[in-house]
Amino acid sequence: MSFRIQPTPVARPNRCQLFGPGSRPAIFEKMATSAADVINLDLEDSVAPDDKAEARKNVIQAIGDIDWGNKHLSVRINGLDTPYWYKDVVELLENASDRLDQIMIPKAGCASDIYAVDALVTAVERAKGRTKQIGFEVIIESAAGIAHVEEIAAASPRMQAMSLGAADFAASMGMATTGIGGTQENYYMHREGQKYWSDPWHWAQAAIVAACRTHGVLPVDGPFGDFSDDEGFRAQARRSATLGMVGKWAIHPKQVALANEVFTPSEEAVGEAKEILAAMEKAKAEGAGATVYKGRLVDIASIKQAEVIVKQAEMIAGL
Ligand SMILES: CC(C)(COP(=O)(O)OP(=O)(O)OC[C@H]1O[C@@H](n2cnc3c(N)ncnc32)[C@H](O)[C@@H]1OP(=O)(O)O)[C@@H](O)C(=O)NCCC(=O)NCCSC(=O)C[C@H](O)C(=O)O
Ligand SMILES: [Mg+2]
Repeated sequence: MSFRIQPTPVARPNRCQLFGPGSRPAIFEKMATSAADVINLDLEDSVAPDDKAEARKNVIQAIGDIDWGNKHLSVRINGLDTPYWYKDVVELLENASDRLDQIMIPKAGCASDIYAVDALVTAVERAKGRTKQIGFEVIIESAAGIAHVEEIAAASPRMQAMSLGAADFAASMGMATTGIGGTQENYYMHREGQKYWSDPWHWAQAAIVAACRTHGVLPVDGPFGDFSDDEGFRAQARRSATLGMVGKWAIHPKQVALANEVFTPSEEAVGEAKEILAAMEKAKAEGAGATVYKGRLVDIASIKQAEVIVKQAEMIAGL
């Protein structure tokens, strides 16, 4: 048990992050009017090398021109292993309006990656007199990223969120799959003639949640590639939510409602959480630290569990 209080992440909804290529400006308005909490305009892997410069221009213009409502507006820059990333940062921060909230750093491999982007962002912010500090979100999507996940979560006061990027992660780890998230055919246990599928993303997600919760960063589940498989998306998202993640990416607009559905606590869950809080209030008034609710133990830790659900519901209700 540490005497340090676990830091609280930024209090904003992050149930769904909708992605769109920066080279496809025709969909920007649709992204802005979607029900996603976070918009990720992409300069990285959904943009072909020849389109990088044009995509930057599109994104910079759209940040200022489009009404993004109360969405958290983020731009994914290119990785630090490319020749593009420094121009992404410099051109964005020199030219984009103050509506830009965040930069997403892909393929983060160590704390120094975040330090390097922080140094550049800080210099441009100062040079241009930008008073709104840009936040950072990172993607853990390599063997190095997951090996250094905790130092990455702690790398900068700008850090707000961290996602698992299943596609690049699988490639970097040498995983024998082309699937992006979800059940993998060959990842199963076998017993008495039956297959029982297991979750190959689980350990990485758990490591991300632990690093994020230790350092006050929002843990987010990344893409689910098969956007025709709603039930597969729901199952993956429900596992992520149960593990402590706050939201999930949408790589197609039809996934937005699915993510919002899973990461918005149900009325039933909120009602039960409130009943547990009430039961514990009564127990405390009677001098007890534990009581029985619906035939099961609830104690002081149950108050904290119930508060997670109630606070999440209150934040969403306040939108
Ligand atoms: C996947 C897509 C290429 C599909 O686009 P499209 O063929 O146009 O789809 P539909 O015809 O089904 O579109 C239906 C309508 O929705 C609009 N649309 C499409 N995409 C979006 C969007 N992202 N946001 C908002 N609106 C969108 C279409 O214009 C249609 O509208 P209408 O005609 O009015 O009905 C496309 O969805 C897409 O490009 N998705 C995002 C891809 C992306 O950004 N990828 C990067 C993130 S994933 C990743 O990088 C992996 C990760 O790093 C890792 O390693 O794991
Ligand atoms: Mg990736």
